[in-house]
Amino acid sequence: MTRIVRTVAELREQVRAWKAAGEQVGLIPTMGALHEGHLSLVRLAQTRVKRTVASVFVNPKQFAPHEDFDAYPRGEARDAELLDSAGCDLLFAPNAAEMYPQGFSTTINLTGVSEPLEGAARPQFFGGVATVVTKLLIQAEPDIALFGEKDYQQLQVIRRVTRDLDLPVEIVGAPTARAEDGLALSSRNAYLSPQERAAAVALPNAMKAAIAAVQAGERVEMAEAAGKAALEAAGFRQVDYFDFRDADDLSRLGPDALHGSKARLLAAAWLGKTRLIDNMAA
Ligand SMILES: Nc1ncnc2c1ncn2[C@@H]1O[C@H](COP(=O)(O)OP(=O)(O)OP(=O)(O)O)[C@@H](O)[C@H]1O
Ligand SMILES: CC(C)(CO)[C@@H](O)C(=O)[O-]
Ligand code: BAL
Repeated sequence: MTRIVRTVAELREQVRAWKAAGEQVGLIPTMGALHEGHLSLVRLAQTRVKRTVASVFVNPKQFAPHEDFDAYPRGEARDAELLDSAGCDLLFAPNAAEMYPQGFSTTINLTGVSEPLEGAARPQFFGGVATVVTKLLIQAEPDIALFGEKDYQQLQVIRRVTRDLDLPVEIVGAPTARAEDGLALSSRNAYLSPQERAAAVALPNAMKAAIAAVQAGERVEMAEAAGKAALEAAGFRQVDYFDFRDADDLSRLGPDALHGSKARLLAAAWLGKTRLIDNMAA
């Protein structure tokens, strides 16, 4: 059975006992509403380490006041069952007071890779993510921590933070788990109506088409514009970005810089009330 703990003290005690017994530990931070994407991180961790810890904490600090903190899907019993079925050893499920005790007043301040794309669309987001992930890494003292490429910029930001702060952990990125039609699995997909869910496949399809076009010699800006137009035609009401970027630092690419460079196409777009993000190697 997956053991559930709610305090940092219990978490540390268990992880330290495992490490004292020579067992390595992997941490999978999540916000719950678990799906196959999260479980793929647990399984990847199990190929690397003996013990796995998943955290479930809907982190208020990464939501702006107008965002969906209250509506975010929650369900600890189902999450615990799924983790149990995946063979996860420990669920760390702190409450807000455990994570942010009264008087909490420290936030990680970021520049660089956190600034464009998600950072521009959600100015509060990466400061909140970096603060809670740093806390989780210090609390759990894992050997490795796993994050999905689905949140590609988040993964790059976390790699940067751990390097910059000398946190003694290996950050492991995991491939994006997708539904059969290609839509990236995401907890927020639960917000989509059946009609919106059918239309959502336009996002990965437009991305694949843009990558194929650029690889066939189309100029980057033309492919980006065609991708945005395809999303709008499919019923997306706003495209926050649909950009080819350098895969490491997410800086802009030159007009035809794809050839020979490590590029990534990243997109975020609104379908009704739901904001979907995705990215692919280009
Ligand atoms: N489809 C997926 N494939 C691989 N990893 C994923 C996938 N979806 C989420 N993850 C990863 O799981 C971890 C926890 O993510 P989170 O709990 O926010 O789920 P989510 O589905 O991304 O939710 P949201 O809808 O809020 O974006 C993150 O490292 C995230 O990148
Ligand atoms: C990494 C994370 C768990 C931090 O709250 C969150 O941003 C997420 O679920 O991707
Ligand atoms: N999966 C990233 C967390 C968020 O969008 O808030």
